[in-house]
Amino acid sequence: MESTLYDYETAARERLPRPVWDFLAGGSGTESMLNTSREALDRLTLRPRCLVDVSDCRPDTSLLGSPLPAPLGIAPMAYHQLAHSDGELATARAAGASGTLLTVSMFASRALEEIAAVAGGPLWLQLYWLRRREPMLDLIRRAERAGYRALVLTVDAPRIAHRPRDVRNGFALPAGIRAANVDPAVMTATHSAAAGQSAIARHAREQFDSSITWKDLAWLRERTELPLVLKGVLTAEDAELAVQYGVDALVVSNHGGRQLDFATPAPDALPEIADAVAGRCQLILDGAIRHGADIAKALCLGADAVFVGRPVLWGLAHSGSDGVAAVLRTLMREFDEVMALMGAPDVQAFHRSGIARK
Ligand SMILES: Cc1cc2nc3c(=O)[nH]c(=O)nc-3n(C[C@H](O)[C@H](O)[C@H](O)COP(=O)(O)O)c2cc1C
Ligand SMILES: CCCCCCC(=O)C(=O)O
Repeated sequence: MESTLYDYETAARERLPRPVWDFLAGGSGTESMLNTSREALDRLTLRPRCLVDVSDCRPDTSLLGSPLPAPLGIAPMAYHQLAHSDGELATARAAGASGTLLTVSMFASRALEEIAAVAGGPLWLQLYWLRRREPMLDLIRRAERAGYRALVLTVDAPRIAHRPRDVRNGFALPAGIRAANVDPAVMTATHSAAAGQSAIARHAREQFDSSITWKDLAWLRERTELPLVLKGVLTAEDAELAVQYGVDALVVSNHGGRQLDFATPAPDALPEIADAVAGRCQLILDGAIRHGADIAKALCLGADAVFVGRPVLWGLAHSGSDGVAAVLRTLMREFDEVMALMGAPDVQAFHRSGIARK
């Protein structure tokens, strides 16, 4: 197996067809955001404490009541079959081997129930808000029955942003890959695109409800007992509203640079959000998590955990379930080492004093 996450990136770039690679790797607009979260994390240095007993480091934690082996989960990403024919089943098996949380995208390419049948770790379901509410409610009921433990509503995508690579490639889903959990009647536009169009963006324009507001969130809250997570929050103001509307956790995220161009890098937004919520809901950071040290930095900034996105697809493209398991193991091994060398025997030991800005 490879030694850093970037080795899996190289392998995935070599293996995947160019339009698929571009869909996975690309960003929106000028693509200015592809590196800003990485740069924000790189600006932080770690301030280690010494002469602390780290003979038995405990990286385990819990999110919304689910125990986790480390403060790490898998971000929702559509269509894992683009990276490997086993798709989300391979990802779920790999996540389950370590008990890692997997967030399944509404646009997963395998059925929710099939994924649940092979998953050994906790599962959350991510949703986009569709114009037709019945398919969304149907999905929620199925997730409840299959044992999913939380719903993640993505709020930074009232539409899919202009992504120049997908437009240039006329990106459309290859035959044989589809959103396995959404009524095909809703998914009509995903398999063909005219030159100069992205089928994904066109589909989202037709099907996503871009009129929803906080009041609709209250409507959703009333319709399920599952904990509710909002993904894509970048301001203290919205974090405060989320708490008032009964949200249980936030994913502080700029969607991996794929939505609002020039948005605040998520690591820069995290401290103001952590201060605003002051422990009233749990916080997850996503975007550019590529090393165990990034997990430590996120915890110091106020996160309870991180989500990792593209590296999981790199692992899938590299060697299916084994590749994903190796990516997760690499991050956990690196985090374990950072804990020991930082003098942090458990996840409670990370505070803002653990980082400095370059
Ligand atoms: C190929 C791909 C598909 C994605 N699909 C979804 C999705 O279905 N729902 C969602 O909320 N976010 C989606 N995202 C965004 C991720 O959840 C996450 O915010 C982002 O990838 C994190 O950044 P990272 O890839 O640098 O780790 C997707 C990202 C990628 C790269
Ligand atoms: C019509 C399917 C839309 C999938 C969008 C996936 C996503 O969020 C992404 O960033 O890509």
